[in-house]
Amino acid sequence: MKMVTRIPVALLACGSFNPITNMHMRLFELARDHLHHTDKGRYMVVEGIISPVSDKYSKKGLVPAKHRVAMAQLALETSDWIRVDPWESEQQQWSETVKVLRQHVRYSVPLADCPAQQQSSTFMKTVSEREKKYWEKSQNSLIEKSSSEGWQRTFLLELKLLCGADVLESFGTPDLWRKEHIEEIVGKFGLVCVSRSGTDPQQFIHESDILSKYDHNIHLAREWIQNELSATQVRRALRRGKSIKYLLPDSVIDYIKQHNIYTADSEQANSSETLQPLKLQSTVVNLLND
Ligand SMILES: Nc1ncnc2c1ncn2[C@@H]1O[C@H](COP(=O)(O)OP(=O)(O)OP(=O)(O)O)[C@@H](O)[C@H]1O
Ligand SMILES: NC(=O)c1ccc[n+]([C@@H]2O[C@H](COP(=O)(O)O)[C@@H](O)[C@H]2O)c1
Ligand SMILES: [Zn+2]
Repeated sequence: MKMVTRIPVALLACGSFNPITNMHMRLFELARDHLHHTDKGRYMVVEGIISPVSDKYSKKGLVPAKHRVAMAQLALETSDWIRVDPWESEQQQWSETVKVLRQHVRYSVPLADCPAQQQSSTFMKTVSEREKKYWEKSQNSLIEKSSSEGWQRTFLLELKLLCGADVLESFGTPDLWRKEHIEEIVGKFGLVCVSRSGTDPQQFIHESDILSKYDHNIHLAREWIQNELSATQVRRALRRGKSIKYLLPDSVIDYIKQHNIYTADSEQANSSETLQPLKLQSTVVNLLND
């Protein structure tokens, strides 16, 4: 049997998910297809993680995280590889994205060597904290090891940030992202970016010194079936009593109706607030000027 040479990858998408839409889930499918066809199938995507932002992000119209997480859980019931992780949403403060990535670094163990074409995540298991510490001490990338549990090899999972091109281009918005965080995201973790109309990620990367330096770590997945669905449009349609069927799963639509989540009032949430990353940055600038 052919031995595994593929690098296991987990994809993590940050965002408001206010609410989750079918396009959010499409992002993962597009990214996985893209990575599986990159560099002769070098990568094997084993897990997708949706990490809804905390309420403290203070974005206009953001409804409580418990609802955004619940809707994502309902939407992902039909996926066998994408899950929602509430860790970020449960923090008392807004978390910078690089810190969310650091938090989710994972280690996986294939239960057996698998055929190159196998894409299921079912043969992977996440190793314990204790095992992780042991492996961390002993190596950096690929580990060969036999064990009493019957598995043969342990891999460090590569964790990559998954986003739409609007988020990539937001790297250029003054005071929104710290330079060293961008460098860590693209340099250490890696980025998978899905095209969005009105954006030109290739040009954006070309014009950025940091992004060009790490362009080997940035994967651009092209969506040929253009879909400009956004959560903003869904909330707008709801406020106007328009149908949102087929834009999000029925289970999510039922949840929204049952809890009457999106109203004219909910859209006013945080309307007098500054987005938390901008607030943090202005605090730093004020401290420096004092
Ligand atoms: N139609 C789309 N095409 C490509 N990427 C998308 C699309 N919709 C959302 N994304 C990506 O999904 C992630 C989560 O985004 P977010 O929660 O902001 O959703 P959104 O639909 O853009 O919502 P909003 O309209 O409130 O900004 C981001 O990386 C964003 O770029
Ligand atoms: N400096 C940072 O780490 C930083 C800045 C702005 C947005 N973000 C993240 O990007 C995502 C953007 O989401 P929205 O497009 O819904 O605003 C959120 O998860 C947010 O936490 C991170
Ligand atoms: Zn958005």
